[in-house]
Amino acid sequence: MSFEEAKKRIAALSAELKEHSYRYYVLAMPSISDFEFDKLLEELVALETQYPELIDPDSPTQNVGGFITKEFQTVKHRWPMLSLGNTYNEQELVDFDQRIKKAIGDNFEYVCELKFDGLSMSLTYDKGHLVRAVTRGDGTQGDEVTTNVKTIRSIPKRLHEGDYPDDFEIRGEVFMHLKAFDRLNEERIENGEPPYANPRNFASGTIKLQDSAEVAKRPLDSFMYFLYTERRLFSTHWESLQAVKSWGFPVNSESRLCGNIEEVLKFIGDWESKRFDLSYDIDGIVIKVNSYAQQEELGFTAKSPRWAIAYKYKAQQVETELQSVSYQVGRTGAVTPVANLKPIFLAGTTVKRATLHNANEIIRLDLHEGDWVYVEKGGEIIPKIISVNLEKRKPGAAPIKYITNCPVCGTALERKEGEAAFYCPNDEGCAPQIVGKMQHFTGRKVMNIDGLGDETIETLYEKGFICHISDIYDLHTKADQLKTMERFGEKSINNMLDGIEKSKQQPFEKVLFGLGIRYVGATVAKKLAMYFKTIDALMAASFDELNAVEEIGERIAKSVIEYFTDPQHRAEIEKLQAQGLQFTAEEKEVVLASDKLSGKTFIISGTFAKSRDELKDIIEQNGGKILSSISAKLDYLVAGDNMGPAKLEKATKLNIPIISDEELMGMLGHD
Ligand SMILES: NC(=O)c1ccc[n+]([C@@H]2O[C@H](COP(=O)([O-])OP(=O)(O)OC[C@H]3O[C@@H](n4cnc5c(N)ncnc54)[C@H](O)[C@@H]3O)[C@@H](O)[C@H]2O)c1
Ligand SMILES: [Zn+2]
Repeated sequence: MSFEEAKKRIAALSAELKEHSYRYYVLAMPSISDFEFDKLLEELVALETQYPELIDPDSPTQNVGGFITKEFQTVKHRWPMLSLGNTYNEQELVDFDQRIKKAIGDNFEYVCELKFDGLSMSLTYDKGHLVRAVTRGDGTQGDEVTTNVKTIRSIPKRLHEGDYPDDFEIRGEVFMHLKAFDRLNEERIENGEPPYANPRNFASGTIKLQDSAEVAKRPLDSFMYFLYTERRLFSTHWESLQAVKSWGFPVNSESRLCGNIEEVLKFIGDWESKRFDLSYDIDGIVIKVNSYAQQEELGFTAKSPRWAIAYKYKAQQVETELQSVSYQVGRTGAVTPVANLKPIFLAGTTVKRATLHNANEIIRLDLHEGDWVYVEKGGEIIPKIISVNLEKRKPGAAPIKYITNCPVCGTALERKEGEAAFYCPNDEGCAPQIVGKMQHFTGRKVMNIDGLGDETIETLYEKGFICHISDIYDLHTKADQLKTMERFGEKSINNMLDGIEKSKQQPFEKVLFGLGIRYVGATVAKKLAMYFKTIDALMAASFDELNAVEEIGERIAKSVIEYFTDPQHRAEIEKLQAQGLQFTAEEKEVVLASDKLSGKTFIISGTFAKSRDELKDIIEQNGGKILSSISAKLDYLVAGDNMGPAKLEKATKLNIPIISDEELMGMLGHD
């Protein structure tokens, strides 16, 4: 490549890498795999090595890739937070080992640690108290996210007595367990929000939220792996890990001390498959020279230490042919494109389909008919098309065009401003939406109707028996007709009708969840039912009234109003009420244990040794009342760990006594 060509390519690569870094670190929605990103970076390194005069101090090779944002206070790091050199192949590890030996001789050890796939966090402790948590940012300065980090259970807010220094900084990784990721992502899909591609992005998106209460609802975990003190306390990294563990920090127990590179390679080999048994994602192994004195001798490059390296596992990838794109319509009307692939074996399963998420994804991939595509599956994640092999594109192949009309009912699709998904607005006449809504309503987590499974609903819909939820409750009038149907025995019909009848006893919150109002998941439905008590009060609520309810934001408030504005929805609710479903929240009968708290009002906030529900019961059983928001009427705020700062501020302003759970028990004469 000529100098001029190299100059152009370097500029193009730099711009592309910066764009990807922005998507990765700031938006938490990357559009290429880490492997592809690292390949581009490697190409840039190679060009810059060939033409060192073209190295710009601003180049992605010279800087830690992250950003600081405007939403948080910017804090300068006392010790820069660097990146790690990385490699995907063992030969380069052997080369790394050779370089180290050349510099410091043969007498050294390595510490091998799992490379947790999350985001790094710097924590500052002052006399045993967590005083500051800062993201890596651009390496020199980061975002101060202390209140959000305080919601993470495994991170100690206050250390017990110990032999730690008054002032130190500790760094580690914040991440989300796969189970939590799956559950929360499912909730997002259910609520019509875009899912995150992997737990790393979810964790990173969570830490950057403005609302700590929302952060607290998304369980994050952490492992610590670096200690920084003004004066050196230990002579090796390994010792420091043992020490911080004894001070109460979460330290991963899989770390190993290795005597040589062969042991390191063995460790890496073992984890190549063992990593899939972990409850969280790792993307590789970090190898660190153990002795601090030797680390010092080796020093740093512009963006990473010379005494450490990350070995990254390649996500398993295969190439296959795109056979077609089909479109699924969900119960909310959201349309999801799906790629149908020539079946291929990948990471233990045969892959036939891959999600395309939305229309933007098809544009990003520039997908054409019959394209050969690279498919990747990391950990638990649904297979995803990473990119297209352009060399195999058939001449004259037409680009895949996103559909403009519903594939089922033909209605023109709509897209809401700021949303990536297209919707079929015909919710009263589009089969998958109608069936999907009824299936949602009768499902396990909602009305839990025995004897009325998803397939039965489909059949009953096709035969014209049911079209709305209320039709389900009219089925008993059609028992004779049902009995003439194939595959329906008398017993199964009776069983189903019994199940339907019983479901009328399900509480209001379940019915409300079952209606399928957008963004009203199980938790929100419960909140609304508890607060408004009756459907009439809820239907009459204004936007401001809804928005004022704890944890109900503008988006939910708007959606609720929109739902009840539709006369068809109101008519349906009237029918369901007449059929005897529950539209009033039950007042729980409480047998008072004492009246020691009678006339007193409480709010419980934060986390406690007991669950919040338990505390609530205790208060109510002793005559106290729980309020839903802080006002001058409140007598006590019972505060646990990780309470939202806004609440604390409000309570302090109003001079409301803040008590611990122990003090609450004290009021009852317990200790
Ligand atoms: N897909 C994309 O669009 C995109 C964009 C930008 C960056 N990336 C990826 O991010 C990487 C660069 O990010 P990076 O600088 O954070 O590097 P990195 O993630 O490869 O390695 C450094 C990080 O590893 C983490 N880590 C986990 N376990 C650790 C342990 N036991 N000890 C020490 N550190 C540990 C720390 O957070 C540390 O900051 C690239 O390699 C690329 O794969 C991808
Ligand atoms: Zn439709």
